Amino acid sequence: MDLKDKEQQRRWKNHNFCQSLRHALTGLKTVWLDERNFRFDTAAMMVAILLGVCLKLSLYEWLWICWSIISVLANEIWNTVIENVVDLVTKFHSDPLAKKAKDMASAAVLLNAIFALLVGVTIFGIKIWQLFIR
Ligand SMILES: Nc1ncnc2c1ncn2[C@@H]1O[C@H](COP(=O)(O)OP(=O)(O)OP(=O)(O)O)[C@@H](O)[C@H]1O
Repeated sequence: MDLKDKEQQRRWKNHNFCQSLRHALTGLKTVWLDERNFRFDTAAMMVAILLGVCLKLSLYEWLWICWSIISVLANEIWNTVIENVVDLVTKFHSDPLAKKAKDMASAAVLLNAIFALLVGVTIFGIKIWQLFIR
C-alpha cells in the first residue's frame, strides 16, 4: 500500500461513534431500498411482534422471537454484502466461483429462515393451541 492509498484510507475512516452510527444507518436504508427480501422480512417481523403482543408472550418467548427476527435480518444483510462484493469483483461477468459464493450466501439465509419458521411455529402454535383448549 503506497502513501496515496494510506491517505485515502485515513480519509474514509470513521472518526467517532456518531459517524460510525450514521454510516451503519445509511447501510440499513440502502438495504431497505435495494432488497425486496429485506422488506418482506421486515414486514414478517412486524406481524410477529404484533402477534406476540396480542398473545402476551413471556420474556423467554420474546427472546427466542427477537433472536430469530434479528438473525434473519442480519443474515439477509450479509447475503446482500456478498452479492455486492461478488458483483464488484466479477463486474457482472459469469464465473463459477461467483455462483458458488452467491448460492452459499443464499443457503445461509435459507437455513436461518427455516430456523425462524420453526421457532415461530413452535412458540405461536403453542400459544394459540392453549387459547383453544382453555
Ligand atoms: N457472476 C455470476 N456468475 C455466475 N452465476 C451468477 C453470477 N451472479 C449471479 N449468479 C447466479 O444467479 C443467482 C442469483 O444472483 P443475484 O445476484 O441475482 O441474486 P439475487 O437474485 O439478488 O439473490 P437473493 O434472492 O438471494 O437476493 C445466484 O445465486 C447465482 O446462482
